[in-house]
Amino acid sequence: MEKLVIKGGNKLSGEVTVSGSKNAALPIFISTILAPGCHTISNVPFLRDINTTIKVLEKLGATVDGRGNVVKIDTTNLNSFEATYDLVRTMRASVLVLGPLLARFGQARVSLPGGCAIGARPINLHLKGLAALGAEITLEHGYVEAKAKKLKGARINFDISTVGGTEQLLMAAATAQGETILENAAREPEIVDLAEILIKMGADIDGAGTDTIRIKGVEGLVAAEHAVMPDRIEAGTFMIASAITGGDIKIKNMRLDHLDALSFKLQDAGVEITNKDNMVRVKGPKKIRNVNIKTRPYPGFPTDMQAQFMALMCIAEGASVISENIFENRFMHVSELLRFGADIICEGNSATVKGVKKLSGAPVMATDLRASASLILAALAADNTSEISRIYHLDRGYESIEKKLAGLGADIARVPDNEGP
Ligand SMILES: CC(=O)N[C@H]1[C@@H](OP(=O)(O)OP(=O)(O)OC[C@H]2O[C@@H](n3ccc(=O)[nH]c3=O)[C@H](O)[C@@H]2O)O[C@H](CO)[C@@H](O)[C@@H]1O
Ligand SMILES: C=C(OP(=O)(O)O)C(=O)O
Repeated sequence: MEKLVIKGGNKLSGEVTVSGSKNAALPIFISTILAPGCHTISNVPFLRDINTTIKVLEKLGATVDGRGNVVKIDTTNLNSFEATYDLVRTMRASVLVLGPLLARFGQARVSLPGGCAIGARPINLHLKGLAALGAEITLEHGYVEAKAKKLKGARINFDISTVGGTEQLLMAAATAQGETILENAAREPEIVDLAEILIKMGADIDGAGTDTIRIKGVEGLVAAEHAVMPDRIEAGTFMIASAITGGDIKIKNMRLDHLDALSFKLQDAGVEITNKDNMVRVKGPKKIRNVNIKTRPYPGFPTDMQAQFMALMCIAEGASVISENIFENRFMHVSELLRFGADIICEGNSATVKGVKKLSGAPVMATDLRASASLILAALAADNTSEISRIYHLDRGYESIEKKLAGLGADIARVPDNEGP
């Protein structure tokens, strides 16, 4: 077990490079099941979730060869259509193998992911969509068993905007017979990235990035090469790291247009943001202004940035209201932020954050991926030293975050945690 030890107070400066996107890379890796052959994926981040996805693919019979940030996935000889509980429970996104396995083998057996720290996160809309494409679906002993001789195109109207559900159906429909129309589809950039690799494989997809996606099923797909888009949540986390420390940093390999909702709110808070020479400069103000946010599906404010933005509001002038509208239990960071001396009151899906003059370093515990990031941010701004335990959550989604922050001048170290569980 390891923990992070952070001595707060340093203003960040210098340059940092954003890694490839976790949430784009996971479905992209899984999409290779659809097309037998050797795929080359570049700009891949080194993350625990990527290793889990590789294990899922290897268990299906794929050969995976990773060097640097380039991973070659050969799906020619897949010989299994099952994803087991031990892997799916550690990473919910592995449930996305369902659609591609059904499309390739006519059957799939995949463990139900179960809930997680931030909410129940059912997959009912994935299953409803696959059933609409003609799959026969049963639930047996915690597993989804799905069968379909040949999936058939259909019109699917999602009850709510679901990123995973849209990705699942996009992949399942790529080789289905006839046309599929996904309505009220999620519009996240990661869906566009997935559609791009599917199109390179030979899929006929139109409208990814809008709420209506048309997929004309094709006979078969071929192996492709693709570079994963930059991680917008990692980039957003660095933007707030600069803002919260009153820093002045330049961020490389980021798409500012993927982060409009966050950028506008940061500018409202007094942060200066400029995009020049393929770098985004983020300069924190002397004093942060209070700003309200409501999380929404893209292009709204991302739920995956809510915890980090709350950390920033902890030292704002005045009170802000933060509403979480995507997940029902995504305020676990609140009780830990209180340990830094923050003033936060939660009621239902809203948290009222009254800015305090100074946060004070404390021992805290990470409870999920983005909660971990919010604690790092609070610790960077706090007086004295903080210790953050259970950082294994962090390693699921941030590549070498302590090294990148140290490169920007933060006093941060990863050390063994002998008191951990
Ligand atoms: C690996 C990955 O890309 N994860 C992201 C993805 O998660 P994920 O794809 O799991 O999130 P969804 O967009 O599906 O979830 C949005 C909401 O829909 C609900 N829902 C979803 C599917 C379903 O069948 N039924 C249902 O009720 C969920 O419980 C949640 O309340 O999008 C989330 C929302 O932007 C992000 O926070 C996650 O980082
Ligand atoms: C919630 C997240 O990821 P996942 O869907 O993999 O749990 C996240 O990236 O913040």
